Amino acid sequence: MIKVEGLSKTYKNNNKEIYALKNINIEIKKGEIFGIIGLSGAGKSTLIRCLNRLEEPTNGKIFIDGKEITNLNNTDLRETRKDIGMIFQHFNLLSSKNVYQNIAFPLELEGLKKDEIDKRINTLLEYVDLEDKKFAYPSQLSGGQKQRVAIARSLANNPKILLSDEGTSALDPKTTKSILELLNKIRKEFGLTIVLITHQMEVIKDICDRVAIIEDGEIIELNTVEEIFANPKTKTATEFISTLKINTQEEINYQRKSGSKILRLSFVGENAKKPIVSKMVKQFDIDVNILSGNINELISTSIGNLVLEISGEDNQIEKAIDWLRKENIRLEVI
Ligand SMILES: Nc1ncnc2c1ncn2[C@@H]1O[C@H](COP(=O)(O)OP(=O)(O)OP(=O)(O)O)[C@@H](O)[C@H]1O
Repeated sequence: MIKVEGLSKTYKNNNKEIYALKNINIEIKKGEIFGIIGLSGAGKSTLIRCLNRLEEPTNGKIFIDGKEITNLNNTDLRETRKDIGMIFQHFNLLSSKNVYQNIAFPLELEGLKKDEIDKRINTLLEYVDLEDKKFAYPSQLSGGQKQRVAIARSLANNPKILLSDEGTSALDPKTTKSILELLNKIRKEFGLTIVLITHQMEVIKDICDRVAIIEDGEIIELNTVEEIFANPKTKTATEFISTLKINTQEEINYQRKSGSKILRLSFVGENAKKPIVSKMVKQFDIDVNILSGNINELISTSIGNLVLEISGEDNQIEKAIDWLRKENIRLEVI
């Protein structure tokens, strides 16, 4: 649905060139929820804004549903943009217009008749659960309600793609969850492809199928969310994941018994259902102390993390570690 080839973006500031994006290559499938995560200044906004040419790429090509958009003239670009809805961190609603008028705006531009607009708006408001706010003004709505209006507006022209530029960053955790649930419903029911940028790993965990990690304008890691959580390759990915592992510090500071080893195990999908710990204790002459455990529910599967202290004779500990590896348990000796 979206193909980005060799995309670069350079800004000029006081005759100095700033490389915001360097040679980005991504392919995003139809119906996928694709996350882009990075720290402030990494290039996330520039990247997502290039996808609908709110920002003009310096180099490279972008294809939307097979059509190259990087060489379209303004008229064709306007037409293609109807396929791409967008939501923003600060909602971008017109404050002088009520909910109805905000959503009507793209429909009026399309030249729809009044009764068609009425019908479409009623359907959209029912979909985002805001029928009772039809004539409210943005200042009378909560952040979550404003984002629902913005989502309804972005869906007005039946787009194929929805871009979210930090769409949940201004919302509290509970409201964030409800907006993410709405986005997932939209993907499921309309088959929309969703690209979202965020600096919150929680958002990636809750809703994305795949994620790209961007740093200094480059993609440093790109994989399924499951794989990134189970086997992060870069320090940045590990740091983003660790923002979700509240117990990490206590584990490391734990006063370990002399001669014991502390292992962090991660179980993906089916492995999470096997009685690995009890089997290990039966087979090897070791003691096991559970220090912490958590389960991250991803959109496709769940990943369990378990931190164990194992003690006993050195050779028994080594054999137990070898056995875990043979059982395809991902493990790290901390
Ligand atoms: N219009 C501009 N003119 C000059 N430099 C810019 C412009 N927009 C962005 N940049 C620079 O490009 C780089 C990437 O910025 P971008 O806004 O894409 O990052 P980001 O990851 O979205 O950051 P944040 O999370 O803080 O919004 C930064 O170094 C930024 O200063």
